[in-house]
Amino acid sequence: MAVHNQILTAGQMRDAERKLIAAGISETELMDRAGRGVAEWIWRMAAGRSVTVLCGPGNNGGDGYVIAATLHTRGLPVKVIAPFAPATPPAKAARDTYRGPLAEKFEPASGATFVDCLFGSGLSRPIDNVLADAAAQLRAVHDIGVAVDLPSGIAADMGELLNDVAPYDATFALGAWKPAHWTGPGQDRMGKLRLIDIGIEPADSGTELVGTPIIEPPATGAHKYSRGLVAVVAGAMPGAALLSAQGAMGAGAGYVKLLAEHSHPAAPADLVLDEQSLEEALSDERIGAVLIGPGLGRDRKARARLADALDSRHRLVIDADALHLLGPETLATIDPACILLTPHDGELAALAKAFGAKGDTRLERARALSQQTGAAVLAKGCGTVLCADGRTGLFPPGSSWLSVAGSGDVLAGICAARMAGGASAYRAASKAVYLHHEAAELAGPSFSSSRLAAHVRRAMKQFL
Ligand SMILES: NC(=O)C1=CN([C@@H]2O[C@H](COP(=O)(O)OP(=O)(O)OC[C@H]3O[C@@H](n4cnc5c(N)ncnc54)[C@H](O)[C@@H]3O)[C@@H](O)[C@H]2O)[C@@H](O)CC1
Ligand SMILES: Nc1ncnc2c1ncn2[C@@H]1O[C@H](COP(=O)(O)OP(=O)(O)O)[C@@H](O)[C@H]1O
Ligand SMILES: [K+]
Repeated sequence: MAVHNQILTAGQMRDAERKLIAAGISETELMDRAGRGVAEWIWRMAAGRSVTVLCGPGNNGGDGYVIAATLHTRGLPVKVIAPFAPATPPAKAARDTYRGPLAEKFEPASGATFVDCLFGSGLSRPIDNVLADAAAQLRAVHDIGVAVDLPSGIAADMGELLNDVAPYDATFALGAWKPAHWTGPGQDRMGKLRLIDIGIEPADSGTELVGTPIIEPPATGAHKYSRGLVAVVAGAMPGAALLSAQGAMGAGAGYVKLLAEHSHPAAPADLVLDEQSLEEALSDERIGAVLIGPGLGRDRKARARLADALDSRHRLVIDADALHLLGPETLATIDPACILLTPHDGELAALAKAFGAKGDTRLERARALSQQTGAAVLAKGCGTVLCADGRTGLFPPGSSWLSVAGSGDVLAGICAARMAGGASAYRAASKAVYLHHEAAELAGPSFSSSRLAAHVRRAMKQFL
């Protein structure tokens, strides 16, 4: 059985492979499983038309020889281009099994399907430009592009693009997902993703592809406070907080209060406005979670409101403007287990700077920030990353229509609703991301953020 939610770095993958080898499964057998598994898919995709396989020097190239040999034996027109000699024993053995045409230099080759087996998880530096250009040209002259394990030029562990990489139609992950499949700038080059089972055992790598959540309906004896009271702190631009409040109402909160100095003309009747001083409003012990940041502003008043929220000792979702006001001193006396930070990349960069969290990619920065602060970090964007308590969660992609102003405000409100119900920040944020994605599917295409918020309620149905 393939382990569908396990995400392994290249190093963890090598360890997992060593375990199988120690248990008596040869490297050649593993390569065979990988190559044959992919060949099965390519056989269907090629539908009798020609296939060109580009093989590199390592085991990714070895997989390519197995794919080529399997398809050639079945009678498909196959050509291998191998600008390197195979350098590993299983790759050498695999090449010996291939009896079809093989070119040892790049040469023009057109055909229906191009299979990229140049480099996989062993890529350690940018590919030489001449080689990368030749691979891109091959990709361009074939109708279908298939990448084995990873498109060559994408780093497995963080998803950085080490070269310009053309988009593929499909990528076949071998044995287990790598982080690059689900986050990082290379993610949109993968096309459809499939996992090929080669017998890798389940193990806790600390990083998972977060699975579809289950949301419990309110218990029989539930009341509005047990379901969760969300307090949304409004600021300079109350419209943003209103979007968050609507997101929270749709995501199952029993009670949502807008803590604002005055009403907003667009506020729905069922949203309770609390006009007391913020300190007083936050002294309500029944509050399950406080959301602060959307539309807060960044001036002195905003800082004072953030200080009140931090002093309140409630569970906190901190988003948008409030993220720019945080620093090590502001969080010094707070229990970080109560906090979920929800930055987009710009906010993440500012936070990373403020807290000295190092990293070049969203994944590295989010992990470092969670480690430095002790808080849960939901680093959102295409390829959202969730980090808390040393764990990392990645997600299936959401609709690109989510790239609309206010969409993050809605997400923050959903997070607060799930946290107010008592879930850990990690679980609450996991559910929130799924709800946000599902609401986008239901509202799309080209929705406004208020339409998105209005669809959160219907999105719940998918997970009950
Ligand atoms: N680990 C496993 O459990 C399995 C791995 N398999 C395959 O093995 C691949 C990993 O194999 P390898 O570790 O041999 O790595 P690769 O085949 O990805 O290539 C690494 C080789 O290329 C060299 N290299 C790295 N970057 C280069 C660059 N920019 N320019 C030129 N040379 C470069 C390395 O020194 C090494 O010799 C996986 O992606 C997968 O396709 C499969 O055969 C199945 C089992
Ligand atoms: N291209 C994309 N694909 C998928 N999700 C996206 C994309 N762009 C943005 N999103 C999602 O939309 C939301 C945008 O949040 P944010 O940038 O904070 O917006 P705002 O500040 O306007 O509310 C995030 O949840 C993010 O993950
Ligand atoms: K590859």
